[in-house]
Amino acid sequence: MQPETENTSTGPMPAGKTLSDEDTLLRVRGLQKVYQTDAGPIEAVRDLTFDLGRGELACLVGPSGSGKTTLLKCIAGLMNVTSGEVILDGQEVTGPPKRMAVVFQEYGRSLFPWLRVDSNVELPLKNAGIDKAQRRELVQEALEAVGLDHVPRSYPWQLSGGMQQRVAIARAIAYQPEVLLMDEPFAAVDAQTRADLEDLIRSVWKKLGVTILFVTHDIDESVYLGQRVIMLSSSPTVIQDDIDIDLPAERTQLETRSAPRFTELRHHVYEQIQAAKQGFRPDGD
Ligand SMILES: Nc1ncnc2c1ncn2[C@@H]1O[C@H](COP(=O)(O)OP(=O)(O)OP(=O)(O)O)[C@@H](O)[C@H]1O
Repeated sequence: MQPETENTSTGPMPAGKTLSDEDTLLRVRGLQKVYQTDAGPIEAVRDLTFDLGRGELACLVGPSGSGKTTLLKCIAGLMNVTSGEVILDGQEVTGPPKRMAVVFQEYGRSLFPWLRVDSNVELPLKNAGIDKAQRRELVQEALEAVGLDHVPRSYPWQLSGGMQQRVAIARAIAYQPEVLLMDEPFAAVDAQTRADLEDLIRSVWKKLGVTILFVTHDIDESVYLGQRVIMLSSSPTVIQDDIDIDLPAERTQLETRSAPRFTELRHHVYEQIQAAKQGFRPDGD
């Protein structure tokens, strides 16, 4: 789905795309995060405003230290905002919302080594009080979706890095989230596995209709995966740019990445990130 966008920002700060109430699942408004440290306050995120449409797959890129993880933690309700708000389906986020799942980069640390693959995937469902029969069904479906239904009884440490990350993805999707937040989930796997996981995410997204916000350092990955790419400025962070990725919905690693339009979009995102790194800020501060 590609919701119709309507930029309703009227303030002086540059803002991401905002949508009508009907199309919006997640709303971020004027989000600011200041960390209080012994060395004084650190303003990691200054002013972020954007909406995510229902069923949208948006990628978020920005220079190192631009606050991508901070933003994701605020959206996930794992951290309080200093000012501004995060609204999920009309409700302000003040703690981890039920219908949201997060996949982090460090799959090694996010899976329990003493639990088998199926038990790792099942655990959040147990905690949510879902009955056994339904849990079994959800675990089986999720393992099938990520191509791991042949190793349910293995331990995570018996699997490759890419397979472990697929277990983490299966755990997130078994939970049937409305929103899936992914923080550099493929940073620690090799290039070939990474390409396979990118295709896996697009197929899971299409199949389940889940809304995804995907953080990555990798500009090509953001263009290949996303329907939209949101670019962050350097810290203290505002939105540098927010563009639609008008590539065909059917994407393949070989054809999509060699399409002239892919190169143009990649060039644009690259230019913006370079500008951000050199300190260019759309708010002119
Ligand atoms: N717990 C914390 N306490 C104090 N400062 C923090 C904390 N976490 C992050 N920061 C600071 O906030 C800023 C943004 O950090 P954050 O990790 O969100 O950026 P990032 O874009 O995810 O970085 P990277 O791309 O390198 O992973 C940085 O200056 C960082 O040092």
